[in-house]
Amino acid sequence: MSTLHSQTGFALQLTDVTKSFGEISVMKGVNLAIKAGERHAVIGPNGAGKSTLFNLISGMFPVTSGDIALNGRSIVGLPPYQINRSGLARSFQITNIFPRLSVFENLRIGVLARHNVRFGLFQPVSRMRRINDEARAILAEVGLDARAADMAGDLTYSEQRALEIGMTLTTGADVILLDEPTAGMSREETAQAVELIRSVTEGKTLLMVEHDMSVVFSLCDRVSVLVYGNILATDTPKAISENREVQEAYLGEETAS
Ligand SMILES: Nc1ncnc2c1ncn2[C@@H]1O[C@H](COP(=O)(O)OP(=O)(O)OP(=O)(O)O)[C@@H](O)[C@H]1O
Repeated sequence: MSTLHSQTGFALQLTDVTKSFGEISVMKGVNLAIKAGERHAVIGPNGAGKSTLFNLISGMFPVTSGDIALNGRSIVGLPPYQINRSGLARSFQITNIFPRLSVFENLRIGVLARHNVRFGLFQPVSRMRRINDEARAILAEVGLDARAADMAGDLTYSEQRALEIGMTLTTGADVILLDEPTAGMSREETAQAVELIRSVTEGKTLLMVEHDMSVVFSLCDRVSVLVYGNILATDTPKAISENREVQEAYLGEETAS
C-alpha cells in the first residue's frame, strides 16, 4: 500500500465521478485529488452534493461512473466496511455514538472492531489490556479523560462530537472524512474543535465538509468548491475567497434565497 501511496502522492483521488438518482444527475464528473497529509475542505451551497460526495467516497452509495482511489487503489464497488479497513474513516453529521454506553466503552468497541475481537469471557488478558490501553490513549487524544465513565448520552454536544472524532480514530485510518464537525457549536467550542481536529489529524489526511470559512482558513491547506455536482475550483483558502466565480456562486445562492 505504501508503495502505491508514494507513487501517486494522493491519499484520495476521484476521476470523472458521476452519480445519478434516476433521471437526476447529482455528480457531473467530479475530479478531485487530495494529497497525502493535507487538510482539505469541501465547501458549496446547499444541495451542491457535498453529502452525496462523502456517501460515494465512503461506499454508502455506488458511483454511476468514474473511479475513486484510496492510497492509489480503486475502492469502487467495495462495501463501506472494506473501505474502512482499507484506511478511510468517516464521522457523520448526525451523532453516531452509543448513548447508553460509557465514553470509554464507546471507544473500546471501536478498537475491538478494528482488531476484529468480539466481546467475550475468554479473551486473553494481554489482548484485552492492549485494547484498553489503545482506547485510553484515544480518550486522552480527544480530551475526554475526565468523562471516561460517564454515559456518552450525557456528554455536551461538543463533547459528543469529540467522541465521534475519537471513534474515527479507533479504526486506525489515515484518511479521515469529517462532515461539518463544527456545525451547531459556539465560537469557543468551534475554536476548541479546530484545535482538536488539527492535533488528531497530524500526519493524516483530512477531507471535511465545512461551511464556516474561518474554520477552513485556520485548518485547511486547500479548499474545493462544489457547485451543482461540479468542482468549480480547488485552491488555497485565500485564493478561493478571492475567486470571482466562487463569490458569484455564493452570491447567486443568497440572491435566490
Ligand atoms: N437518495 C437520493 N435520491 C434522490 N436525490 C438525492 C438523494 N440524495 C441526494 N439527492 C439530491 O442530490 C442533491 C445533492 O444533495 P446533497 O445532500 O448531497 O447536497 P449537500 O451539498 O450535502 O447539501 P446540504 O449542504 O444542504 O447538506 C440534492 O438535489 C438532493 O435532493
